[in-house]
Amino acid sequence: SSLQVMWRTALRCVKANCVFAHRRMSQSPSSLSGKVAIITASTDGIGLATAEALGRRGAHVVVSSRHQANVDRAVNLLQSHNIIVTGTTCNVGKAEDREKLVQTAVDHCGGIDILVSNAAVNPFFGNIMDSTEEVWDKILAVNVKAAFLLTKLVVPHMEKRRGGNVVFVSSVGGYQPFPALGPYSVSKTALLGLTRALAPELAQSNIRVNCVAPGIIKTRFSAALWENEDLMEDFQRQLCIKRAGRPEEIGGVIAFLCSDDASYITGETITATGGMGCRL
Ligand SMILES: NC(=O)c1ccc[n+]([C@@H]2O[C@H](COP(=O)([O-])OP(=O)(O)OC[C@H]3O[C@@H](n4cnc5c(N)ncnc54)[C@H](O)[C@@H]3O)[C@@H](O)[C@H]2O)c1
Repeated sequence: SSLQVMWRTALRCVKANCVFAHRRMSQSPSSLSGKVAIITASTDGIGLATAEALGRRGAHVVVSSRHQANVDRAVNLLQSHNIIVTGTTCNVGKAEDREKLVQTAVDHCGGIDILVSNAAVNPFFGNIMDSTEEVWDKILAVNVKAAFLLTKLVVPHMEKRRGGNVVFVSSVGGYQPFPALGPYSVSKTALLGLTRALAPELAQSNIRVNCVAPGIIKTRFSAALWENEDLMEDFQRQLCIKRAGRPEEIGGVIAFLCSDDASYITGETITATGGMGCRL
């Protein structure tokens, strides 16, 4: 009878609402379930730790670096931690590689919600006045230009999803240049500016743009520093937390910035340095 049909429909609606409410309640604001995240240079160090942090919160992560063997290793490692992962090679300095990375995410994961621009080079140590045009071209191309050009590529895809998150990996050296790392430090200062320049424009598309500025984190990149005991002792004297940071201590900050817990934060840089500049 029509009464029975009405009764059954009403029951179905109540059940559907319950499932919907349950899903909403069981997903914490820091969950990234259903999100797709591209992380550059993510087969080692801070990039890999970021992929792990985003993946653990439910994101489908797209890992990349220049060498296929490293990509395969990272994919296997993340899969063994039950993370949904896709891998591809990408030299961020090459336009065709940047396009391939974005297309891989779109084709294999169905869209893009998060970009973490993490790749960086430092081909020069010494007095800034001794640095050459080649050094500047390389550093600015990889550390700054590629970060912007990748953002430009992903934004239309984020707009299709009605929003997204971009995070740049700068450095505390972006605020106060490290000795002997002038051009690198200046490239990291540029990322602070890029964050500020992009945030107002992309807010219109519900895309937040933030940045993280790590202190000394124990990775291959900074090995010259933390492997040198005298240098490290000197550095540690300036830290409140008397040790180098761990890659996952930056991954966690990036995951926070990409989550709804940070929904009112854009155009900002979070420093994570163990309290650098501390004087006891
Ligand atoms: N380790 C630190 O103490 C520290 C401190 C401040 C900032 N950072 C920043 O953190 C980020 C990650 O560095 P990390 O410490 O994890 O070291 P890392 O050596 O693991 O990461 C840097 C990665 O960038 C990759 N890379 C270089 N050029 C590339 C290119 N053209 N295309 C793709 N990948 C490229 C390198 O292969 C390397 O894997 C970098 O942006 C670095 O500047 C590191």
